[in-house]
Amino acid sequence: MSRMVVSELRVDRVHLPVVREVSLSVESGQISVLLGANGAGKTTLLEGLSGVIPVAGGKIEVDGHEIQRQRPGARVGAGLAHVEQGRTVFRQLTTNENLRAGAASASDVKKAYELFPELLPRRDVLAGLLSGGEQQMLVIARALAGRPKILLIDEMSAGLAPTIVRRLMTTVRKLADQGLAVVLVEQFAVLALAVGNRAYVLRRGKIVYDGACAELRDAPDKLHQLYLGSGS
Ligand SMILES: Nc1ncnc2c1ncn2[C@@H]1O[C@H](COP(=O)(O)OP(=O)(O)OP(=O)(O)O)[C@@H](O)[C@H]1O
Repeated sequence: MSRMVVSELRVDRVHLPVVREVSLSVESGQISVLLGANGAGKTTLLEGLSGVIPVAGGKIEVDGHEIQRQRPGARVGAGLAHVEQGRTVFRQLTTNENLRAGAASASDVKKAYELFPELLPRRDVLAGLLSGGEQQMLVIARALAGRPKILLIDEMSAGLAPTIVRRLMTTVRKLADQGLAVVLVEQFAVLALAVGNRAYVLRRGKIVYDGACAELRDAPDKLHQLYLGSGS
């Protein structure tokens, strides 16, 4: 059982606060969905969690240990994996080589193909030549090959067909059911709320909603209002 607790986190960009006093949590078996309009600070928040950019204040605890001052590599060691925006495959390596680059053992590569059987016939194809959906599967599989406890996923659906997005969402749900803790940043709010447990809505760097996904799923007007804010 793993748990990440984020308290009063602040992350700046060019010395300006972009993420402000954000508190959230996620634990094994759960998907915490992070929603918000463009520019709300979702990517910046994930980058602060994984250490891509330093945090300016607050705490990130994984299983009771503070990691906010650790380098990204140490945070990986603490169990975090970050699937960044933009499907960052090694384009000049094959699918299999990409998987091997992230895997601790051959059995981790095997597990990746079990999770995404679509990748098996594509194992010797250069990753740069895969479809967008296949590349996204590869990036997720590669992140999992390091056996993380907490997976941060940024906009995995961008530019993908709805059928592929549904397929990826189902897989993420399955991974959580198997014990992973997931923070899912997503523009396709309806699909993310369908698989998630807890929802957070970020507006101008602050959490303006923290509650059950089910509550927002059934209230599209409320969600719309949360994105825009009163008077916006
Ligand atoms: N590299 C950067 N340098 C300076 N400012 C940045 C940088 N990246 C993002 N920002 C600013 O930080 C704010 C939050 O951006 P961020 O990408 O975190 O939002 P987001 O919620 O992920 O949006 P989107 O859904 O468009 O990706 C925006 O005002 C953006 O202009």
